[in-house]
Amino acid sequence: MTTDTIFAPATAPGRGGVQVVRLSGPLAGPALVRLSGRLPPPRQATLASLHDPAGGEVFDRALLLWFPAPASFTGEDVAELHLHGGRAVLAAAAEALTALGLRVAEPGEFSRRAFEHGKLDLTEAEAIADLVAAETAAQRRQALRQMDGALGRLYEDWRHRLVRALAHLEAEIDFPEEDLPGGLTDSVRPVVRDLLAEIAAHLADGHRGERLRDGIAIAILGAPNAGKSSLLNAIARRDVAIVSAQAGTTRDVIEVALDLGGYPVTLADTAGLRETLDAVESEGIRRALDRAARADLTLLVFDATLPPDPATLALAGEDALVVLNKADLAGELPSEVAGRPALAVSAATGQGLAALLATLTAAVEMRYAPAAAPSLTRARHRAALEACGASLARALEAPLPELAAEDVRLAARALGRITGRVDVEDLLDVIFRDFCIGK
Ligand SMILES: Nc1nc2c(ncn2[C@@H]2O[C@H](COP(=O)(O)OP(=O)(O)OP(=O)(O)O)[C@@H](O)[C@H]2O)c(=O)[nH]1
Ligand SMILES: [K+]
Ligand SMILES: [Mg+2]
Repeated sequence: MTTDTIFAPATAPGRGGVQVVRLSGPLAGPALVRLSGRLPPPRQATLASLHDPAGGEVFDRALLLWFPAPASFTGEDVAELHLHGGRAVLAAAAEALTALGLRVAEPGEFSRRAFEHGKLDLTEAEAIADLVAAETAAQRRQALRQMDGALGRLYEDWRHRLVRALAHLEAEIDFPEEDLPGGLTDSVRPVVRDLLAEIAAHLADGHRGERLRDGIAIAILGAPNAGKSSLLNAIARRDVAIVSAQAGTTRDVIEVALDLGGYPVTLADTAGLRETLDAVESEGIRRALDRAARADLTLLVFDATLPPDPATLALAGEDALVVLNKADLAGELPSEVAGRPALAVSAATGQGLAALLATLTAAVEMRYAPAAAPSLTRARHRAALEACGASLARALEAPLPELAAEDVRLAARALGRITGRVDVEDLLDVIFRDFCIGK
């Protein structure tokens, strides 16, 4: 286990009212004593003058917090110095702590130590990073929930069920002559089958958690001059994309990050779709279609004064929202295009924009609102769950109990990789607790 003591500013650098420096490791307590003259009572904010250990000069008056192990964030002795904000104070504190034998922490080292001491599982550690990075309310809620351990508990519960199933199988294989509870394989099969179904359902969540964490992709598509760039600018409320009366203005994909009712969204404007001999415009259209294929939702923009063009109509799938732009120039408008409800808007006057945003928000919410059960939030989780599912499927087909056991063991290990809790000891625990084979 780690024996050195680390420190790092826990707050962003620069001027501020207060900056917090965090210490973790066996020297945290002695460092407090050397800096302030005594160890403050645990978990009580204590005001103290801090002295430079070399010259004795006071470099700040600060609030000190002392969290003796194991009741701390890392599980080690932890101290916090709530210093005045500013670079010179931080430099003096860093110099003093270095002189006392502490070193600057690596990125993520506090959380890593918390994990190593069993204070966090990996999903909780990831959630801390997500919470700090959260830019919208829905992201914050999801991260907080994961930080509370909901996701880790789900995976650990699944892993425990597998470990138990594995123990039954192992017992049948290793002690066939013993008078064990009968029909072990029959009792294991439904466990594996049920878990496989639960994992499949968990994976078939439309990438809810991942989208919420990384952002939901919405692509704007339509014929040249339909007003796609105008619409992007109107929604973003700034002049992001070039607008002109010339068809074929937009070539590159232009992205804007938005907070849509608490959901993180990336809105992408694209080149107008049409037949063209211009090589650059063709490349733009290729990129537009590629973006459409990868988008979570598409916004199809038609010029309300013209009949709908076939290239855009061809994209009117289930994840498409239809907009008739330039409603300010048109009279009566159809309420449907290609069987999809059509919203009349004007990027020029702002007419219908509020309704469009409400419809977009509702569409995003319907697909990506956090479910009652915790959602997986990272490709890392998905890959491990897919590996787990593949092993379970193999176990169901395995011709021999030994092979089935190996597959179940691989499945359990894949789950353990998500939370970082992989140990073989619990297998032995379960065997001896459930069967009392040892006599
Ligand atoms: N009257 C009116 N004009 C609009 C509206 N939206 C866009 N326009 C005009 O239509 C023309 C084309 O607008 P753009 O936003 O450049 O259209 P685009 O779909 O991005 O065009 P490309 O990038 O060439 O594919 C410009 O002259 C805009 O001023 C609208 O709602 N009403
Ligand atoms: K244009
Ligand atoms: Mg454009």
